[in-house]
Amino acid sequence: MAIKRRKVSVIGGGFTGATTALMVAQKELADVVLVDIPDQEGPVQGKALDMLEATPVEGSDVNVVGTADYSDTKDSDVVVITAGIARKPGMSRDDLVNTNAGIMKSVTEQIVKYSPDTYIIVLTNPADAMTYAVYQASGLPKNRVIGQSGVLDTARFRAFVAQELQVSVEDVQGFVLGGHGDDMVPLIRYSSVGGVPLTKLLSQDRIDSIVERTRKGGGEIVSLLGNGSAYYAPAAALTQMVEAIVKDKKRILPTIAYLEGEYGYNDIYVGVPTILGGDGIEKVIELDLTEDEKSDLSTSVDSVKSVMKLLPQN
Ligand SMILES: NC(=O)C1=CN([C@@H]2O[C@H](COP(=O)(O)OP(=O)(O)OC[C@H]3O[C@@H](n4cnc5c(N)ncnc54)[C@H](O)[C@@H]3O)[C@@H](O)[C@H]2O)C=CC1
Ligand SMILES: O=C([O-])CC(=O)C(=O)O
Repeated sequence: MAIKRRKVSVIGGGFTGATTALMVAQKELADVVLVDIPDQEGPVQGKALDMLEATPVEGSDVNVVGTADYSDTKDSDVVVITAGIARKPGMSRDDLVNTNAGIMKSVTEQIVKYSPDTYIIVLTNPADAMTYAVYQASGLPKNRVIGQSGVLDTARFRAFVAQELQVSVEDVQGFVLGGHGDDMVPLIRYSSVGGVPLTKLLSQDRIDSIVERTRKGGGEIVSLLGNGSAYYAPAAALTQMVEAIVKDKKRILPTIAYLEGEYGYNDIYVGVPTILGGDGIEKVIELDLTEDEKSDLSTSVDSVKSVMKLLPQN
C-alpha cells in the first residue's frame, strides 16, 4: 500500500485554529482540514484556500481545506480542538465553562464518529476541565486525549527569562505544573539556563516577578488585545505537540494529562510533565516535589476541581 501523508484536523477556524492550521501546513507536518460551524463555512474555506496558496512559496507539499462537514475529517491522525468562545477583558477562563462544555460534547461526538482511533489535543478553555469533558465524550483511552497548557505557559516563562538574561530562548528550560489558571505552578527548582540552575543566575525578586508575569500571561494579552485572547504562542504550542505525535518524537513536554494516582491525584486532567510521542501521552513523569511545591499544586488542583464540578455530568 502506498504511504500516505498524515492528516490533521483543526476544529474551530478562529484565531487559534487558523493560526495552528497555517503553522502545521508551513512545517509540512500533515494535510490540514480546518472545520467551523455551517455559518462560518465560507470564511473557513477562504482561510484554508489562502493557506493553500501560500504552500508553493513555503515549498510545503500539503493540502489545506476548510469545511463545515465532519466527514472531511475522516481518518485524521490528530485532531486539535480550538472551537468555542474566548474570554474578553474582565473575564476569567472559568467563565467560559458552560458554553464551551456543550461545544466540546458536540464536536467530540463528530470527531470520533469519523476518526475513532485518533489523538485529540484540546486547547479550548478552561483547558483542564475541557480536556476532561472531551475524554468523557470521546470514550478514547487516556493517552489519546491531551490538553494544551504547559507548553504555552513554559514558553512564556522561557521568553521572559531569556529577555531578562539576554540569552537565547533555546537555552532556557522550565516546567509549569498544575491547572491553566493564575495559580499554575512554575517549578523553579527544575528551571535552568544552559544547564545552570536559574537560582544561580537571577535574584529571588526577579524570579518572583517572572513567575507572577507567567501566571498572568494569558490575562496580559487579553487586556492588550481588547477583544479576544492570545493566538500566536498558543498555536506554536499546539504545533509542537502535533509534531511530537506525528513524528513520534517522544518529547518531554508539560501537557494536560489524565492522572490515576500520579502526584497523589485521581480521575482528573491537569498539567504535568509527560512524554509525548506516536502513542500520545506515553508516560506521566513524576517529579519529587517539596512540601511548598506540593501545597501550590494542591491549590491549583482545587481550582481545576471546582471548575470540573460545573461540567454537566458532575
Ligand atoms: N489552553 C490554552 O492555552 C489556550 C486556550 N485558548 C482557548 O481557545 C479557544 C479558542 O480561542 P480563539 O481561537 O481565540 O477563539 P475564536 O473566537 O477566534 O475562534 C473560535 C472558533 O470556534 C468556532 N466554533 C464555535 N463553536 C463551534 C463548533 N460547535 N464547531 C466548530 N467550531 C466552532 C467559532 O465559529 C470560531 O471560529 C477559547 O476557548 C480560548 O479561551 C486560547 C489560547 C490559549
Ligand atoms: O488567557 C486566555 O484566555 C487564553 C489563554 O488561555 C492563554 O493565553 O493562556
